[in-house]
Amino acid sequence: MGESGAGKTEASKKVLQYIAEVTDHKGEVEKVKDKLLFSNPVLEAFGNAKTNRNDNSSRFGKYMDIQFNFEVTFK
Ligand SMILES: Nc1ncnc2c1ncn2[C@@H]1O[C@H](COP(=O)(O)OP(=O)(O)OP(=O)(O)O)[C@@H](O)[C@H]1O
Repeated sequence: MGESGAGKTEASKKVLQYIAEVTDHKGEVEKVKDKLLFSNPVLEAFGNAKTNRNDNSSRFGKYMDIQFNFEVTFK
């Protein structure tokens, strides 16, 4: 949450890049990661506009739900 121009979109990209970096890049995970990261420029091309507060303001809502399955092994 935050007012326009606070950095919500940029922060979410950093979080996504971090998750992509620390996740094992295998098969389906790799495909989902690429789809999420590469969909951003397309969504922004159609859904962003310049406003007084933000040169690249998102004019649409975006909901991302990323779920993890952790496998922990104790030795
Ligand atoms: N972590 C960051 N690093 C560099 N620049 C940033 C960062 N966060 C925000 N900015 C700058 O602030 C601008 C506004 O950020 P952003 O588009 O993320 O805001 P927002 O909260 O999503 O706004 P809106 O609600 O209008 O979409 C960016 O275009 C960028 O120039």
